[in-house]
Amino acid sequence: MTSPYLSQEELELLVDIAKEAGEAIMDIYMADERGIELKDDNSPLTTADLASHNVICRRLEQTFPTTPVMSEESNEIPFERRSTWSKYWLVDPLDGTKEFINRNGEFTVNIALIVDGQAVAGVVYVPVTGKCYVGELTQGARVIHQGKSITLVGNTAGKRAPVVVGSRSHPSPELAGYLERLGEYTILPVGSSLKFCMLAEGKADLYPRLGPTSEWDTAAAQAVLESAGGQVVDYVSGEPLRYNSKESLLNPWFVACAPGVGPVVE
Ligand SMILES: Nc1ncnc2c1ncn2[C@@H]1O[C@H](COP(=O)(O)O)[C@@H](OP(=O)(O)O)[C@H]1O
Ligand SMILES: [Mg+2]
Repeated sequence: MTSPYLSQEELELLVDIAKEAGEAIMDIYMADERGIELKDDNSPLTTADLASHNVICRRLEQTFPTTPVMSEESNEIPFERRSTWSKYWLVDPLDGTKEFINRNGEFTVNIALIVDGQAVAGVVYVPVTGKCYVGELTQGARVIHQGKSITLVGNTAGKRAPVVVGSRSHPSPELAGYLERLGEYTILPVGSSLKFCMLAEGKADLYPRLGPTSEWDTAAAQAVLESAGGQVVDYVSGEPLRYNSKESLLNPWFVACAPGVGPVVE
């Protein structure tokens, strides 16, 4: 058997860190709802992003002092430095900022472990629902909700016309051509990395992202989806999405697919 990238205890710890970060976000989310005014340069969004970032970085650095952390909120780390990392944490402390502003609940806390450019473990936490998705490539994926842990294996309800998830707030004109090639389908707009988790959960089949994202937007959720048996591939080459291999932190266009569903690529 392949040796695990993280032990069960370490995965539990990651869940705990993501939940603490989610609580920090929710304190600000709820305070804003109660009408507490914050100045423009200290908007609830910026405050929530930073509060989550601070919790995650502090706790990861305490627990894994030799593993570097890169977060969306970190100062830029030159490629010549990070390209020497064989292992690091890649964090999006609050993914779905537009959904946070629009108060629709579709935002997430994302922590991924990258080893040799591959997302091998990840936690995606949804602060508003309390759902926590966890995946590690050698141990599978699960969702923890209200004290229950359910293994994620994709859709078990039988064949259906593909259910496609797409960005709620960043539409792509190229998506129309892709959808045409599918024939029959249903499309659901969803914010943030939740889209990958819905593929792992069997609630959707395909997530074509024919538009920009950054590496921290996808890493944790890719680990969850691939641990459940799904895949995330480059739209052009069909190769699995990888990390930290180039100066730019932007991902190529990609297609994420649920377990048992083939990608429809160019
Ligand atoms: N033009 C652009 N360039 C880079 N990333 C973009 C982008 N437009 C959207 N994104 C990324 O898409 C993420 C949101 O995904 P979605 O559209 O699926 O909800 C954003 O994450 P943040 O909300 O963390 O900024 C952002 O990083
Ligand atoms: Mg993001």
